[in-house]
Amino acid sequence: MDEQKVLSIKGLLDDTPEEYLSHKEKYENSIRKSVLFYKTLHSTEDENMSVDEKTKLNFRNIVTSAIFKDNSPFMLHNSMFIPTIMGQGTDEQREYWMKRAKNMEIIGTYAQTELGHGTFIRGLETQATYDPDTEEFVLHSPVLSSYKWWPGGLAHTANYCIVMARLYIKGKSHGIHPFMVQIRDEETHMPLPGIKLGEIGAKLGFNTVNNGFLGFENHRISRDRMLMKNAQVLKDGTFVAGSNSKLTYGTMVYVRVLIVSNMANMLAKAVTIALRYSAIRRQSQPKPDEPEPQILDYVTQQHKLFIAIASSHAFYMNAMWLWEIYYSVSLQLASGKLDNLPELHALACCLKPLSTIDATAMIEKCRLACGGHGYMLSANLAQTYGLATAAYTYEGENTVLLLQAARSLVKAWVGHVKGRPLKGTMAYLAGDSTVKAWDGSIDGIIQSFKVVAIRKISSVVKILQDYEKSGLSPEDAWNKASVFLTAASEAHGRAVLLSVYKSEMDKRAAVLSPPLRKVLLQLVDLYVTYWALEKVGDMLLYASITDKDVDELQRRYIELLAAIRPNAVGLVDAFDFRDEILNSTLGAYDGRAYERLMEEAMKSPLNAEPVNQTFHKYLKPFMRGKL
Ligand SMILES: CC/C=C\C/C=C\C/C=C\C/C=C\C/C=C\C/C=C\C=C\C(=O)SCCNC(=O)CCNC(=O)[C@H](O)C(C)(C)COP(=O)(O)OP(=O)(O)OC[C@H]1O[C@@H](n2cnc3c(N)ncnc32)[C@H](O)[C@@H]1OP(=O)(O)O
Ligand SMILES: Cc1cc2nc3c(=O)[nH]c(=O)nc-3n(C[C@H](O)[C@H](O)[C@H](O)COP(=O)(O)OP(=O)(O)OC[C@H]3O[C@@H](n4cnc5c(N)ncnc54)[C@H](O)[C@@H]3O)c2cc1C
Repeated sequence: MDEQKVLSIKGLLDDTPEEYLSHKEKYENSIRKSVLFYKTLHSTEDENMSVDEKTKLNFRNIVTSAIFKDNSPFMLHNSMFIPTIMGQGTDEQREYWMKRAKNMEIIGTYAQTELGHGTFIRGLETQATYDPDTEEFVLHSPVLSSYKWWPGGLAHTANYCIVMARLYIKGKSHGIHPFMVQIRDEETHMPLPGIKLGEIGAKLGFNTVNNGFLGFENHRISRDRMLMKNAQVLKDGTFVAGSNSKLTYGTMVYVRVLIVSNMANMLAKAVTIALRYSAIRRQSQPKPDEPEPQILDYVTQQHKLFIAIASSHAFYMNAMWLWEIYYSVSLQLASGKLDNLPELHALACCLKPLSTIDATAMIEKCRLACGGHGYMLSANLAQTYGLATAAYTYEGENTVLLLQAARSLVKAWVGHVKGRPLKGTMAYLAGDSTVKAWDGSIDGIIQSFKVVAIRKISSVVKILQDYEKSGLSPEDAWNKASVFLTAASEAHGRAVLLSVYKSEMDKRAAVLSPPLRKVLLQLVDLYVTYWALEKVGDMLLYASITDKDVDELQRRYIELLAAIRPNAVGLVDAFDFRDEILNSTLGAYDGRAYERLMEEAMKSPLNAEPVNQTFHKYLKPFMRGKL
């Protein structure tokens, strides 16, 4: 399905800007468009799709999110409800539920987070108590904090959801498991008996995603509604544990992988808007006898924006690489081979945080680079920021995920010191961590980032060990050292991002035309040089860079900005976003930003009349002292 067909759907695009709709109208409008969109698309992901097809699906997801300037109330149906059926259902359950879900006969969401718990899954309080007499589970929300809170589409859209609940059998807890629960009548859409539903209210963004709350009052579901691929409850109430309790966390790993490519797309959108605007905007007169220059010719503007282009490329390359790993680990899991799951989890726990941290910061920088017009909602930079910054929190809050990655890094390092071999993306930790002399080449700088990671990991392990020697419990030692544990994870994530971007580009370089290869490798060079300068403190401490080397790096960085400048507009045009997708007065291909700003301004309801009724009602009596 290409953009053209999607965008030609009659009525999909708005005549009234969403900004001027009420909270309720925004939701109703997004449902109208989601239905139009899905009627046309009518396809969702399945496990047999190729990596390329999956990325195209993610592209479609972006198309939808772009069209809505926010996200769709169907978002969770595609990105978590269906993947959970695929990953947690038995063959029979998949057979039955995938048909209904893929045909959009039902709309689902993923209800895990509760009012009282989001990060700590093992603390979730929603109960699923097995009743062997009726072969049913009784779902119950014992206290307010156990209400499901946040799931997208839960409030008024979904009629089914995956509920992550604590399984009790004969009074014994067996941990958190997924349950397929119908929450609304398929004919009337009324909440079923024993089910309380509602919307959680207005948010910074995601205001068309219909995030909701869900409470159960002893609501019964049949035994076959527990998704039993990884663990089972037999009719008599016998619990059969899965091979690894973390397999129930599988959907979250999948979405974390998806988020890395989502950040590539979001950042590409924002920098397309900001860079195109910077090409048409002229301001100031540094040379008295010359016209005002394009603001894109200010090096400070290039510094703000070109890294965003390179970062979008870097995230995309890393996302495709990570997706391949996810895909092969998923196949291994299907055959019961679990030993690569910890590495996948650790990688996702590094790349999801770093891509969301960088993308959020760089999208905001794109807005800031556009002056006042960047502050307009019609520029679509604020909304893009709102979507991106949510990913810092959802699918595993970034700090928590970086600490998860630190668990794996500490374990790998301690094992290495004891002589255990390191493997995969952590193999470099066994490398030489002493840098004799600074090597300013791209590969040399990437190697320095690996040395920084080795040194940060080894030093935080030493801190942990010293705390434990001093008598602290492992948990207290961990908490005390946690700032530097997250720093060690970030250093590892940086090393992975840089080396994968470089190696993936090297693989592709051979098939690129020389001019294209030159430009794309300039972006790799810019990315590596930018981060070496951003992390110059680490380089000075661990990678024996000298002040002379830093001076050289700075000059190289400035030269790279100048080299990229002639191709900058072409590089964002190459992202190939149509105007309707950018949905931005500043980013349109024709560069008519001023005309579009005025056109959008005139759509404000306030401009429908020259004098607003409040003049006669309030202002005039006020100004006449008669109020
Ligand atoms: C029309 C529109 C169509 C489509 C959509 C449009 C647009 C979308 C576009 C793109 C999609 C991209 C994104 C959007 C999709 C969704 C986002 C929207 C909604 C968001 C949803 C959510 O947020 S769902 C809820 C997410 N919640 C979390 O992630 C909770 C985070 N917490 C945890 O994961 C866990 O609590 C914990 C890992 C922090 C701790 O777990 P715990 O059980 O307590 O474990 P520990 O005791 O700490 O032990 C840790 C050991 O367990 C191993 N482990 C942990 N997790 C995993 C795992 N997942 N896999 C494997 N192993 C795991 C860990 O390695 C430790 O092992 P040790 O050996 O060290 O012991
Ligand atoms: C836009 C949006 C959409 C969402 N959609 C869904 C959805 O569809 N389905 C769903 O189930 N959930 C959804 N969520 C919820 C999301 O998954 C949670 O918000 C997230 O897991 C964080 O949990 P929390 O909000 O309870 O924050 P908490 O876990 O309470 O964290 C709050 C703060 O405490 C810190 N903290 C917590 N634990 C630790 C720790 N162990 N060590 C150090 N610091 C810690 C965190 O770093 C964070 O800074 C959504 C959230 C957002 C923002």
